[in-house]
Amino acid sequence: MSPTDGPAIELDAVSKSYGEVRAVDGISISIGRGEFFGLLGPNGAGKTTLIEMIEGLRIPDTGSVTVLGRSPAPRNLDLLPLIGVQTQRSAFFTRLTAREHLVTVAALYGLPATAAERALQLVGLTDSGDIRVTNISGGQRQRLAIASALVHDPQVIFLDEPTAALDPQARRDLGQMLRKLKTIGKTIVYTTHHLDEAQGLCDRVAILSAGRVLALDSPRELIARSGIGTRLVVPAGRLSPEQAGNLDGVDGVAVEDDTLVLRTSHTARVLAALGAEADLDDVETRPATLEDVYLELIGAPQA
Ligand SMILES: Nc1ncnc2c1ncn2[C@@H]1O[C@H](COP(=O)(O)OP(=O)(O)OP(=O)(O)O)[C@@H](O)[C@H]1O
Repeated sequence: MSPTDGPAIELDAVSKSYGEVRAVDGISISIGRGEFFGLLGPNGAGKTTLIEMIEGLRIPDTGSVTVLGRSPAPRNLDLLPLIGVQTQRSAFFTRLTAREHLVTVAALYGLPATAAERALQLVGLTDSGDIRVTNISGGQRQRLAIASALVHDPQVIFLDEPTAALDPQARRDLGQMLRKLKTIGKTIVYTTHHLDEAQGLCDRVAILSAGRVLALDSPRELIARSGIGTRLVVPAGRLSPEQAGNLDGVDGVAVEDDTLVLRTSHTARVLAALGAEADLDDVETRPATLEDVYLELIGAPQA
């Protein structure tokens, strides 16, 4: 396969064990060029091991990995300029400003300062580029880590929980930045435990557990196929669980704290039937989410 066509990343029956622990157990995934691909799963699911094999940092026991048509392991130096990696432990030149840090990273790739400026601009740090790395906020730090992964204009970018440990505002801002990143046509492999973000950003996601792929598709398809449907949350005292269960179109009823939670695939029908028997004020409609699908697959209780 030529480096310029075919999928960005191809995993074929890849396995990796640490002693008795089968961290990755026969995973096959093909990630298209320009795709924003989410790797989801609980702690210990095998995400890091899988990413490290894609990056060429670990060698699979069996199966094959191809990145841009080449094998990443043993360490393939030709691939290094083509991939960008942001990790939880991204390191910075702390005595420098954000801009100076990026200029230094650019120089390591033999690139001029304009490359640093372009990366600053992409992550929205142009105006805060002169703040010292030691003084930047958590959100700016994550942006700088992403800018460091982008500075050499790689084709494939790995983002490892970039919104972890951010406050809600910084998380939202970074989410907007990631949406922008989606438009520049790079292949992005994105790990996160924030399933709302994965639902909003990812073209497709793979949900991993115990080293295997439990589901792989677009969030929309996974939600549609799950049959979880919509939940209607009805405040206490409107009707009994038995009455709710008998309403036209209701698939299931659960009592949660002070509320009744009705599950349905026919929201309008249930709302009409409910409206005929009870006050609809403050009844909340909650469409199924990727988080619902994830929790159902991973085994958490569902309403
Ligand atoms: N270097 C190692 N030596 C031994 N076992 C390991 C090693 N690295 C990972 N493991 C084990 O392999 C399994 C998969 O771990 P991995 O870190 O790949 O999962 P993960 O999905 O990235 O988890 P997290 O979300 O916590 O980062 C786990 O059971 C873990 O304990």
